[in-house]
Amino acid sequence: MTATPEVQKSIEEVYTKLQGASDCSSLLKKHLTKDVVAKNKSKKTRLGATLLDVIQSGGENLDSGVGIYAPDAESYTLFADLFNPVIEEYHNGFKATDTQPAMDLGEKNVGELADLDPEGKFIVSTRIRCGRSLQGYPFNPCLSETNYKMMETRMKEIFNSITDPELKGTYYPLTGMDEETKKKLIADHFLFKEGDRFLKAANANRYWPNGRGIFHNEKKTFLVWVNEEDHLRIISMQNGGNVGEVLARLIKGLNLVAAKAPFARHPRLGWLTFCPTNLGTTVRASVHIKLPKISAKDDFKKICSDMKLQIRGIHGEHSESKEGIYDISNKQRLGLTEYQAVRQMYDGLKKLIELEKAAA
Ligand SMILES: Nc1ncnc2c1ncn2[C@@H]1O[C@H](COP(=O)(O)OP(=O)(O)OP(=O)(O)O)[C@@H](O)[C@H]1O
Repeated sequence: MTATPEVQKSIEEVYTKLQGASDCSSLLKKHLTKDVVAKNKSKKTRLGATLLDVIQSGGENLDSGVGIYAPDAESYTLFADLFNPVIEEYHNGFKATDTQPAMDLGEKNVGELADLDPEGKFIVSTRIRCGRSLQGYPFNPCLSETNYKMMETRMKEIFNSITDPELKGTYYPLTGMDEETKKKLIADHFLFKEGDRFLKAANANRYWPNGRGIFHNEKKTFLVWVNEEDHLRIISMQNGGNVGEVLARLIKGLNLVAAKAPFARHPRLGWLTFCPTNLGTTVRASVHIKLPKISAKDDFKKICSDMKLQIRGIHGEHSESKEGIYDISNKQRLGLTEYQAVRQMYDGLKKLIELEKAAA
């Protein structure tokens, strides 16, 4: 199977557009070389995905940080000429010959994670999420409407079977959810945003809102997103800085779901996700934090990036910080264990709080 001449022409057009875009600094632009285009433009996965499916979001959104997505699991192998260097650069030097370590969520270590901010002076809230793909289904651009609905039905059955008093809750499909409820869930940081242009350009928003929804317990401290960017996003969050409590709840919830739904894992890349930035552990552990003194300094971004921390705005990726509150998380998700990913955030934040306390 080979890509049509039209698709190959579109791939070349994306390449030319990126090379001519002086304002673009995405990893796609850097690693989509003439040679990579020539070697890969005619390839097609067994499900029919091409290099165009991989690069079209970054081609349309020149402000992308990364710019590529995997339309199916095979893409990570078939288009390795592009994925491997992007993965290596994003995940702290994870090489094509490296392998994701076995899963270690840190069950035995949660006790080491004392509250980062017991006096409640800095941290507004803590959240740890991981992504999962259900075995047997491709990713967004290759999913049919029936696939989305079947996955949602399967997940509803699993949610209904949860009896743990802390975790049990209700699934709310996006279809039929009233605008007011939706807006409030998004504003309160519980639900994913709609109409993300990066995902739209990657063909990830088809048949919306069918098959999409959110499960949460009564306190909204354990949540599962269904069919947004990934098949599943499993989330634990609460106010304050008690990372240990948040992690313990995530582990409990993840184990419950995993016992009923087999997830797709790659022998080298770990848990599989739609975006290569989430491969491996898929863990993003974040706090919403106020650091008025050090965040005003010129070297704040550098201090964070030296500690492998990522800074986002208050409403998530591609949003701005408001009222001096930042979303700070681990950046690397591949090439370390789940516990180490959480620890990367934890140790870095401990240091940032010390610096804030010491700042004049
Ligand atoms: N520590 C936190 N406390 C409260 N809300 C949070 C925290 N971290 C992230 N959020 C909220 O979670 C929502 C999703 O954020 P965002 O999309 O950036 O991250 P994500 O779910 O990790 O996925 P992705 O990295 O794929 O974008 C946003 O509303 C964001 O404000």
